[in-house]
Amino acid sequence: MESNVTENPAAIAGWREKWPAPAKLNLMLKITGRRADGYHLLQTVFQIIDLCDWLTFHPLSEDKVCLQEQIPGVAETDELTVRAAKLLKQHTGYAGGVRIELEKNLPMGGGLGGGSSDAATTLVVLNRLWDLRLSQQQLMQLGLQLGADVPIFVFGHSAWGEGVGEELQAITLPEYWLLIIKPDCHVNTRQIFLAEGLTRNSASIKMIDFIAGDYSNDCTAIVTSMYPEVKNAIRALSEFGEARLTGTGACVFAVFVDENAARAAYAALQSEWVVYLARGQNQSPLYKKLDRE
Ligand SMILES: C[C@](O)(CO)[C@H](O)COP(=O)(O)OP(=O)(O)OC[C@H]1O[C@@H](n2ccc(N)nc2=O)[C@H](O)[C@@H]1O
Ligand SMILES: Nc1ncnc2c1ncn2[C@@H]1O[C@H](COP(=O)(O)OP(=O)(O)OP(=O)(O)O)[C@@H](O)[C@H]1O
Repeated sequence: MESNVTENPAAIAGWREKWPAPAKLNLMLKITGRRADGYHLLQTVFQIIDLCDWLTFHPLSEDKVCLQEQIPGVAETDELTVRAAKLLKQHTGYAGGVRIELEKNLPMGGGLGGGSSDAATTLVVLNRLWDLRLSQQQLMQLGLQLGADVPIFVFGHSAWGEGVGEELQAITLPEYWLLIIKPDCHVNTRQIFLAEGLTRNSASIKMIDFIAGDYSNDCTAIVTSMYPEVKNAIRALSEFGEARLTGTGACVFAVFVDENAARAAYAALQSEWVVYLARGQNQSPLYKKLDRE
């Protein structure tokens, strides 16, 4: 049964609205070690970008969490927004439910963190709509149980990341244009982190090293050797700028200071590749919208 949720007037406006779940790029990624549980210790620069999935939450008065429409190839029990909403209910004892409508624009297995961002938007928005009053820190800890990339989206600002990506320090980056190619393959993050040849002992760097141009991604060598499509995408994008891998891929990107140059490269590549033109965002579009509420 759908509820009219009259008990929380402050939340009414947020129901049935569209909430953004932005993507991220890893502008640099070093693997500096491995924890006893197998997870890898990283140093990374997360830049949030303005490509988004969109989520709408419909209140249910019964104890039920469901998706309006399933994502092809993802079982509802594995789907990250459903898992996030259930985790919130379990953690707080909230008795009601929600039906989640997800407009999926971000490619899966692309290293853009789309599923993680969907989960983060679910945690942040339901915390508000259900009036649960968990702190941002508590939501980040809950998010980490769903995936290493969830905390950055709850944090909601471009950041320097350490640990497994959950130790975050806000940074302000130039909001440049970004051209992203999605090669025709899904890279399995777990498979890359398990690969024998993966570099796991990079020396730690400082922010100043990144600013001076250390943009390397330790996953690039292994990903390009296992996925020729990624190697080809890097080659194609390199004609227009310095092509880099985000996360464990599959997406590769180049930074453009000049909008016209970015648009020209986009036009040249789009006949052969799935390409996205985006802009860096220091503050997450999710928090921009929340601030306007
Ligand atoms: C590569 C990045 O996207 C960089 O931002 C993230 O580190 C990956 O984050 P994610 O996709 O949310 O990853 P998770 O869903 O937490 O983990 C997927 C799998 O990758 C491995 N994994 C992930 C993150 C990490 N720091 N070390 C790992 O070894 C683990 O085997 C895990 O089973
Ligand atoms: N809402 C969701 N959107 C996308 N994928 C989801 C979702 N829920 C569960 N998944 C599962 O999570 C996997 C990873 O999806 P995601 O879009 O986060 O990949 P990614 O961009 O490579 O992430 P990352 O950068 O965090 O490695 C998918 O292959 C899919 O099986």
